[in-house]
Amino acid sequence: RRKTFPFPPGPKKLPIVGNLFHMPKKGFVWLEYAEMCRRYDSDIIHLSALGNSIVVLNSARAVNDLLEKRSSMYSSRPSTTMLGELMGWESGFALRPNDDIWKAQRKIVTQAMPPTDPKRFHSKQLSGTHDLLRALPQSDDVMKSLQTWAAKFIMDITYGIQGDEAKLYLCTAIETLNSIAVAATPGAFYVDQITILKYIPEWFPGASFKQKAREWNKLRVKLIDDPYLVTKARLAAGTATPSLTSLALEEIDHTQDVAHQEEIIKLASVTAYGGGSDTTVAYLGGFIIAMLMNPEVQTKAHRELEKVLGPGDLPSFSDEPTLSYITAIVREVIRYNPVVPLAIPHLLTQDNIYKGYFLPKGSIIMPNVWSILHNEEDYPKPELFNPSRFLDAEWKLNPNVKDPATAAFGFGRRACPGKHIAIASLWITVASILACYTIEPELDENGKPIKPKGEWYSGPTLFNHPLPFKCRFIPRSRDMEASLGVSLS
Ligand code: HEM
Repeated sequence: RRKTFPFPPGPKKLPIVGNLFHMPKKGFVWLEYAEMCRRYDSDIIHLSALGNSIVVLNSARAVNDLLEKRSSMYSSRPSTTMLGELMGWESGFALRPNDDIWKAQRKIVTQAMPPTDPKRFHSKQLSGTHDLLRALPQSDDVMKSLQTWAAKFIMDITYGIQGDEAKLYLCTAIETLNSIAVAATPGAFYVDQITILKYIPEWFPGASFKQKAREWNKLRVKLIDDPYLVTKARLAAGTATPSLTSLALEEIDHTQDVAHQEEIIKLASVTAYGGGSDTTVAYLGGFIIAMLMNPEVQTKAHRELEKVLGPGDLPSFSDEPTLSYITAIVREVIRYNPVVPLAIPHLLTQDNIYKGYFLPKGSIIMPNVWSILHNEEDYPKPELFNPSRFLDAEWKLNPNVKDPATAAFGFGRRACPGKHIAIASLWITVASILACYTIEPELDENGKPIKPKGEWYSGPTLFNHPLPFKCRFIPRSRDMEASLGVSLS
């Protein structure tokens, strides 16, 4: 088949190393892939690196044709040595190949968070958001505060562990999430390219990655076990608040192997915990930066909120249909700087032909979410942050403009199972921050506003996130203080 059908276009391959030296190594890699696709005038390109076949899909059409319509063969995951094998994350379902354990873990999450019951976690989302509102004015480093808050808030949704008690697990959780971010960075560890290195002993010069992997694996195991055991004990005592883990434990079939089912629940819970934390943080950071850079958007949002809410009222989920501009801001934040811009790579499990091109079994498939969400046809002037693009002349959501969530949360059988809960969390948080505060730039020593830079991490990463920044949250009314029960100034 390879003789009859060529590979998709791409840079010329060198003997043995293939395109190793053409692979984007730094900067925003999704932009480099988009540029490569422009250069070869194709929405599908092929590269190879040390024998690995890599296919980049740069349009909604190609992604839909392959990852959605041919999902059965495009939905596995490539193996990763450092993160998956040595640190142990391949046992969790985000990095697992398509097997029965992946299916069982995924089912646990989709049953606990079904899109058909969006209200299930509303009260937790609301109280988590109010905690954040209280914390923001004290924040010196917005991204750090968001990360601490999310680690706590998602602990409640995943395990039902709340308030100060969640602090017991925060250190492990944050260290674990940071270790994932480091290990998932392309090129961070040679062992991902030269897998044979995984066999060298820890004491061997240059093998410090093995020690790191061992320590990070320990953290993973601690994060899997500790909160899980608390939830299990609470459920037995009848004191558990509903959470992903408690709901799954209630569904255990006692006529089957209980230990096996518990293992699946533990892995599903910790994977959901990992999947939901830093992604939400990066989008909220992106939202705050967007408000600093586009004050006119913030003013419009304040006007809409004033029309709908009474003085001192905080938004609730029931306000969503009347707060179209807030929904439009959330959509634009999701579109403008997608936080997982190449999704999580998929693996093709059979040889396949597409548009006359040969795509070999074992190819790593990278959907370029950023390109899809910055495509001029769907989103004219995509480089502008413009929430109004989602509204019609009557200020209602325009159904003809594609909701960016259709791409930002991935595709086919691997699409994010936390999508609905994540969008709801973003919506209530964005609405509440804007209802409560005006977000303003930090002041310099002379009391003058410092022009916000709005910088995003530009090192090699598959996870797009803002760099640390400072800003001020100015309370909009004293009535809010009464609603939240604290002094915000
Ligand atoms: C704004 C927040 C979030 C974003 C942007 C996001 C985005 C994504 C993306 C792009 C993928 C890869 C899909 C693919 O491979 O095609 C994914 C997978 C996943 N997400 Fe999310 N996610 C978010 C929140 C959450 C939440 C709250 C959970 C908790 C349940 C979650 C759990 C997962 C899991 C477990 C996977 C792996 C699914 C699989 O491989 O079968 N995510 N997410």
